[in-house]
Amino acid sequence: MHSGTTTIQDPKNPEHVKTFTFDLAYWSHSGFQMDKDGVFISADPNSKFASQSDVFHDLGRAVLDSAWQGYNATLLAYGQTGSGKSYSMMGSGANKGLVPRVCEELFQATETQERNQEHQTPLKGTLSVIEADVFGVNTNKVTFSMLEIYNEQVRDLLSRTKKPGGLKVREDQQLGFYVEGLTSVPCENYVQIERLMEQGTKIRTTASTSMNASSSRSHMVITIQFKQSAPPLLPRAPTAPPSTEPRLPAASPSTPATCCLNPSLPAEQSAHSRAEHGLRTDQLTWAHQLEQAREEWRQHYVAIAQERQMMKTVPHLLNVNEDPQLTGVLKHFLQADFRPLGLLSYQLLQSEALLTIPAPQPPTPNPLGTRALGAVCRDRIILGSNSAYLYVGFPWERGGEDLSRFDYDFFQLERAAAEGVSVDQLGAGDRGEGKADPSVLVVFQDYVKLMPLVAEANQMSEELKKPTGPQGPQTNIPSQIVLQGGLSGYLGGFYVTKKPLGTRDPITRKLIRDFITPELKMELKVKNLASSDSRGCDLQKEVMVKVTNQRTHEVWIWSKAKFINRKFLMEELYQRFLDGEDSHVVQEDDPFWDPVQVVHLGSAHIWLQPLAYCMKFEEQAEFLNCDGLEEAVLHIHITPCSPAGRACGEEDVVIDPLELLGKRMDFQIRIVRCLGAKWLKEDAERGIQMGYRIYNLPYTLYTKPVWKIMNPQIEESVQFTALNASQEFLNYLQTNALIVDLWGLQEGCTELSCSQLDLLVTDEGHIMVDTKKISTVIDIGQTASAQMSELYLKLLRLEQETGMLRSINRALSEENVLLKESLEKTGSGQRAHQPSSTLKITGMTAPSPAARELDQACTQRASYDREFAKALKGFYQSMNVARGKFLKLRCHKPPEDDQMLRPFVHQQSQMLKDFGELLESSLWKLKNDVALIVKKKRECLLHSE
Ligand SMILES: Nc1ncnc2c1ncn2[C@@H]1O[C@H](COP(=O)(O)OP(=O)(O)OP(=O)(O)O)[C@@H](O)[C@H]1O
Repeated sequence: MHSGTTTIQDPKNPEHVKTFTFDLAYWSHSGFQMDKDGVFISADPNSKFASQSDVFHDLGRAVLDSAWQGYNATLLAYGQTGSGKSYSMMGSGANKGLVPRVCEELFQATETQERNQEHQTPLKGTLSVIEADVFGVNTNKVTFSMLEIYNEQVRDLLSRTKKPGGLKVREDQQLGFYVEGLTSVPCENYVQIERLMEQGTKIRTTASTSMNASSSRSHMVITIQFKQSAPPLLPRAPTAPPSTEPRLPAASPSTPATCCLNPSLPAEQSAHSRAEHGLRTDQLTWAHQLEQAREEWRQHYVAIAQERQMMKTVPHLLNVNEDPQLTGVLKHFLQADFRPLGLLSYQLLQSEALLTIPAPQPPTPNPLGTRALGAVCRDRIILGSNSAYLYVGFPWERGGEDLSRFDYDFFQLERAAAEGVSVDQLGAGDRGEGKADPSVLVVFQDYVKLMPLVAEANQMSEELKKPTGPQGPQTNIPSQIVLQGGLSGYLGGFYVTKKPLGTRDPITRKLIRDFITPELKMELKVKNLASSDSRGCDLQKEVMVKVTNQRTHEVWIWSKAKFINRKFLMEELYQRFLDGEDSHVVQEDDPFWDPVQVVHLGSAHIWLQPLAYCMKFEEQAEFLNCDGLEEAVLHIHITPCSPAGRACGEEDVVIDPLELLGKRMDFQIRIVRCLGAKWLKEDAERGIQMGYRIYNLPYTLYTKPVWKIMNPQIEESVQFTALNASQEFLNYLQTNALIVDLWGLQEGCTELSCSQLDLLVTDEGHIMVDTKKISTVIDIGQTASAQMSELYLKLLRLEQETGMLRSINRALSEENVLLKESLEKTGSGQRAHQPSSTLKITGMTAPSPAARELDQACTQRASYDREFAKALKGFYQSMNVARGKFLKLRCHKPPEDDQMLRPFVHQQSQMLKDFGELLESSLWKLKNDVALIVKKKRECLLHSE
């Protein structure tokens, strides 16, 4: 960043650079230090670090100046979640943001102006006298309001009573847009505004906690109405009384500078209801309201002082929220005897819910006979999926530790660890240098972030679907219940209730959750993209959500983005349900529903090296699912053959794949059967299909769908032809695997099919592969002249490459001929020139005994080569098995149950042992085979010499 210019470079593509120019741009990533008050300041005079005060200087001042001139001014922060909107607007700790700074400065300026008015300014003095008569205080009026928009509903953050459906936004011809019935509080100084913001934040936090609302989807609007007294000589429009509604600049010199409270504080009424009143009534009302507010303020200050005192001495719970601005905002003090704790206003723990934290000394006998929980300072309590608290114990337990490290991320990681999720477990955690693979870290972060969201989605689904258990939703709730274990609770909290509960009661809802099987189950999965890479490269992984309808067995796979979108829709629906509104939706609008689709179950890798040696191979490959576990077993045959489809024999095996270069290659892929598919075991009504794509085929070829058969015999063959095998194709065969995907079919889904129309086929009807050159020619016929030259160039380059390959080939065969000739010469002593270049031709000439011997030797040598190829084939096959074992090993997860750890470790070491042995034995076998062949070959050569 250089002043207003920001340059962005694509890390993967360094030449991709984009430059953007802004009016103002700030750097705050580096070059700063903290002063003694905790304020971030520039580390040195050359640092480009922009502090909160720099931002205020550039932006806040301008807003204030406009306000003083009578204009409406708005500060709007817009951007991606986590980009620093709240930080810039509100600030964090000592680093105050724009809103507090604007307010502070506003009051400072007001006070200065008033002092000046009292002492000197005659014109303004006149006005201040008149108004001072009425108010007895300053002449400027400031009111404050704070609202939140969440799920398109407006909520008053200065009122504890939530209006179902939210407040209404209205438009007035004169006043423009305004929120009807929004609380607006008169303020006389900055401290009051600070308190109002604190209170508003509390209400916002409580709402976010009880609704499981994510702050990243909520928008906050703070409005400060600033009404100056104008000199009487200046013409001005009749003034409406102070209210929250934004004004048009011409109507009144009042300023809602965009930047929440206690219902007990006096709220202003709508401007409409009093618009017709005169100036004096307005002023009297204002004076009255102000007076009332001052009473209220006094009480408020006492309460705050009490709270501060209690924080020092009394154990309490502090909330921890995803939004750092909302963390530590709620404090729940624990009663003196720590039993019962009935103070949690959190929805799930209403007054009848008791969470017991016994006093540590002496341990009080628990009246319910349940075990003492023994909470220790800094214990974490997680209630539900969105409500996290830090337990701050007795003063003597606290020590001097900075509690700010227990932030949302800390809770998330701890929770992940408790559920056994770690970077290592997600795979490739350590790349050897002690550093985790960044892509795995990203997946881990996604996973950890999504975990509570998935848990919430599950809870909402369970409640909304009104599950029909054995006794339906009207389950008879016993009048006294002790639920052990709490909602999750590292403290192992429990809930006690002594009176019958209604079905909308949180505890009843928990009971329903616990005792009646929910319909939908959402689970987080990590998809390993390596399974769709034909080289098995460890590509990135991605998080997805598997949704299962446990009743119908329908399965859906949702991407992260889809899940997040659905989650917001679920929240909307859930809110309607909580508000007592009709939460029934038609199927198409149901966020929990989707049309059924085929589901990707797993992939099998079949390495294609043998084909490059013209060797037939039969494989039993495992379909591995996203957890790396066996989903089914595939039987597949890949057979090189003649154009007529006759399978090649051992005599056709080549020693060097280059021998196939430029030649016609035909082969058959035969999917024989699929064994033991878990998908079919789970539900007999289901079906499967398999699909694969070889080399650069533009389409995936699918087998026919098979339904309701456990181990279906597929027996589908497709013949492929490479008319002119290219180097690239041969390289592909040597280094890549054919990926066969297994797809799960479920009732009502659309089966997979492939339009083979665009596939190139030979006269025999074989599908053509390795058709680059052919398709380029075809393309040329079809493309516009502008693209022609480019294509011709490509074609030319291809021709050149092919030419080069041909000459390499020629050189190689010539060398071969020379070698053979020199061999013959040594063997027979004949000087005659033999033009023959192949064994067959040699065989056709009248052979001398020595030549016969040589012929024999050569035939023998060819058979050694075949043996060598065979040995290689065996090795490749065992390597395939080893690869499968390795994948399985990598995905083998430790059990959650400690007791199972020993058998797990035993099994793991057995698997490792097997794996090691397999590797050893295959290598040993290959070495032995090769040594034997080399020995035989040497003997043969010696003999022929
Ligand atoms: N300029 C800055 N200097 C230091 N820390 C910052 C700065 N900007 C943002 N942060 C920190 O980055 C984190 C995310 O910022 P913040 O919560 O303001 O983002 P946001 O845009 O409001 O996010 P959301 O949309 O999710 O509410 C916070 O911990 C905040 O303290």
